[in-house]
Amino acid sequence: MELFKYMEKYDYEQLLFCQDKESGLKAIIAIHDTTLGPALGGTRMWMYNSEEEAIEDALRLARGMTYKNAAAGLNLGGGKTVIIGDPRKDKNEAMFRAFGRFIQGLNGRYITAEDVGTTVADMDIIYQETDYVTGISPEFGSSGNPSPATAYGVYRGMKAAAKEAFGSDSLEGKVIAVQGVGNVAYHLCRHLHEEGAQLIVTDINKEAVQRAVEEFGAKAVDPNDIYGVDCDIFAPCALGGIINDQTIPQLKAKVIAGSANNQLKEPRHGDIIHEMGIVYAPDYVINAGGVINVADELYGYNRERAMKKIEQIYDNIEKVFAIAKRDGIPTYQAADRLAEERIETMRKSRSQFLQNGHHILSRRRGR
Ligand SMILES: NC(=O)c1ccc[n+]([C@@H]2O[C@H](COP(=O)([O-])OP(=O)(O)OC[C@H]3O[C@@H](n4cnc5c(N)ncnc54)[C@H](O)[C@@H]3O)[C@@H](O)[C@H]2O)c1
Ligand SMILES: CC(C)C[C@H](N)C(=O)O
Repeated sequence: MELFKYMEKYDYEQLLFCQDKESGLKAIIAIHDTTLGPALGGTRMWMYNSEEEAIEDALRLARGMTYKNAAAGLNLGGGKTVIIGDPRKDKNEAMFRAFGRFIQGLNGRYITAEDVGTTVADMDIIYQETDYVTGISPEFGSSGNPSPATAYGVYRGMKAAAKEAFGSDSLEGKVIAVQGVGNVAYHLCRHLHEEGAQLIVTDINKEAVQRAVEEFGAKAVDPNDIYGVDCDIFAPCALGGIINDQTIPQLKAKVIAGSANNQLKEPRHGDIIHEMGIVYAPDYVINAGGVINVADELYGYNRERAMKKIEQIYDNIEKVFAIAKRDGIPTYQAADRLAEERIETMRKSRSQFLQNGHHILSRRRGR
């Protein structure tokens, strides 16, 4: 990969390689765009097959966070970290402390949080070295695990999508197929069950399926069968790339609304489902509850305020549908337009000089 060429193409600001021999830390921090504010995005720990694969993932995920944060209305830019390693075997305290010091060195240009392979306990260790970490334990006055917040946002966004497709946002009696019943989807299923939806679930983890069957009266199906079940709404909550040439012909749902990142294998799959009349709630708009929740820590965490903002994912999804209609484009493109329009507007308004340099992090520094 020609790095500078790629960075220029998508207008990345910065790419950093962090190495600590003693602890085995090999981290890549990508900062995509800080027009709206400091770059906030989680840290993913994963067993990458090559360094190139890790770099590509960091870059792709960082850009995704620029769009997610902008569409969510946050005053934050986009960034992400990947740590190369096996999260089940390679973690140690010194590694996350070393990583925390590298983040501190960026002086607030990048703020981290959880992502795949990292936990609240890891964030608590990073917090020993830097203030620029969120998703830390409630014991520190913070927001903790972001998954329940993400689930609530998906629930709200799903209601907006149901309104678009069925004329009512009630999910009572709706048949909802949920792919993956892990951290986010367990809480999502609880909201859906409480509203009277009928659930069909699948997971490669049998215990996770059993819990949903017992607690929510869900019907279980094999992982390969979830795409073709008779349902009103399909909620992808496991993997990326699951809307693709193989799965689209099987779909019976009128709505796709779930937490998974990067649901469309390629942009053209977003065009195909649009032409089929399926209402697609774009992934990074509907799954922004977690980042909205952790971002609230920057103001001194207030759960009520955070949940109010997460509720607005309903309105954000409606805005995406309105842009799609206004411009005659699929919803995945409309989401990009929502984010890009906000970034451009703010870029222009920021051109005025401001003497006191007022900054989202100034409250944090004073703590
Ligand atoms: N946790 C958050 O706050 C958050 C925020 C934004 C986006 N997301 C995205 O939402 C998705 C779920 O996140 P999570 O934190 O709940 O993760 P998780 O690992 O807790 O849950 C994912 C579940 O999917 C299952 N799964 C994996 N492969 C599968 C397959 N082929 N078929 C069926 N099930 C399969 C896993 O066994 C697991 O139970 C991910 O794509 C994640 O990137 C999560
Ligand atoms: C900041 C984190 C809570 C972000 C989360 N991992 C996401 O993909 O949205």
